[in-house]
Amino acid sequence: MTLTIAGLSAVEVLDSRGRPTVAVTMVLPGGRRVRAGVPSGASTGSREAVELRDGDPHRYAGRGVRHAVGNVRGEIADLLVGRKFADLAAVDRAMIDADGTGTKARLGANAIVGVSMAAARAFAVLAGLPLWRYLNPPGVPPRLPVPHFNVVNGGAHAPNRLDFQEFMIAPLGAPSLTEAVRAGAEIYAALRRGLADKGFATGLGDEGGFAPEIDAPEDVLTTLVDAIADAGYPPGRDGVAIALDPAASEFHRDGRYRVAGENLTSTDMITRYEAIVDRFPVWSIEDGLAEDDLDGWVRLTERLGHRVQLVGDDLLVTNPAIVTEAISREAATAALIKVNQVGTVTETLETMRICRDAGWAQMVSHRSGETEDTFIADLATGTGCGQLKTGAPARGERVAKYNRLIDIEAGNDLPYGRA
Ligand SMILES: O=C(O)[C@@H](CO)OP(=O)(O)O
Ligand SMILES: [Mg+2]
Repeated sequence: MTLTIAGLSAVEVLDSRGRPTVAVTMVLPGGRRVRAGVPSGASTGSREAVELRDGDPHRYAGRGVRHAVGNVRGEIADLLVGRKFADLAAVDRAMIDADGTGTKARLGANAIVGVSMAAARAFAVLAGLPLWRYLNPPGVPPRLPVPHFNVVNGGAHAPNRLDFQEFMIAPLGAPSLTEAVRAGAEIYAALRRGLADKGFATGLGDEGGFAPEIDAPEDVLTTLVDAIADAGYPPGRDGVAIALDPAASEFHRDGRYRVAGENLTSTDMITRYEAIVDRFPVWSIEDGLAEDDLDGWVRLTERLGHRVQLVGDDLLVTNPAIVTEAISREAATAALIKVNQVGTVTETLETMRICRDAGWAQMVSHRSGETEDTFIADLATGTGCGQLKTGAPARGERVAKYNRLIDIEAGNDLPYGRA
């Protein structure tokens, strides 16, 4: 179905951390409008597509995105409005070519990805399909993903001493998405009680998880397992398992990993993860090592790849070429998928296809700075990848995605769980 874009505009709005981000509105023939909100990260991989911020594009602060907004209203609108596009790939290709940098640095990945997400919605509307169905690749069964609730925040997402960035609970054994969300909410409440009973503050980090002043990741894991059991769920893969995102690039300096006062080599880190996997029901580790420690990743995969899922985020940045290279090196077993990391929906779908073809798992992900946009809930469902992480089961911008999944489940007979 051909799309003629009748209008395109953008505004600077706020993300969930109170920082400026881009919101795009696309007008279809007949006047119907579709919108997209652009997410923004804090612990970013160095090879991510470039988010255009006013002033120095490489310094992240609370700076504006008026240049990116201006690029949507000006150059990108001039490029797209009034033209006919056969598919989303053609829209994305036109923007990539016009940008001309290979990193989307000129027009801004935040401008381009907003238009790409809005265009995906426009094609879905034209086809009369819900977004998840439009995003469903031929021959791939759609599926409701296991939600990964980030319930303890550290690292770049919280002001506490905790070095690991994310501790997630994953109801792998839940019978349905709705029951998985219920489990997440009940465990979140049990964890709040457990932390308060031990005298820890229950203030929140950027993704809605608690941010207690705990140093050792193992101490957090003990508290988390207790909360799972207290809420009445079996800790483990048949019930509720745990996933970690240490975001190790953030505590890797001069070839060493600095965790809870210790100064560890890459091999020490791997040994530490092995001990964690022996002791706790951890099923997935994302960014266990830094993005510039590729040899370490290969050794990590050799040692633990048969026991836990090893997800590359900063390492892979949702980039088809980088993922292809990592697959050939056997440097991980799964890819984190963030639309704004690569900057178009088409390239995101391409990266997911490459993973599927190689037998790699994929986990669709939010960013630490989010809007109320629920695009990723549809992306995870339509691509059938079986995993989504989008923060705690609290805070509106996170809950919006989980609630969207509940709505999809209510209206459709789709399987739930890991692919
Ligand atoms: O590291 C991550 O996986 C993400 C999302 O949780 O964080 P950020 O958006 O800050 O990069
Ligand atoms: Mg990460």
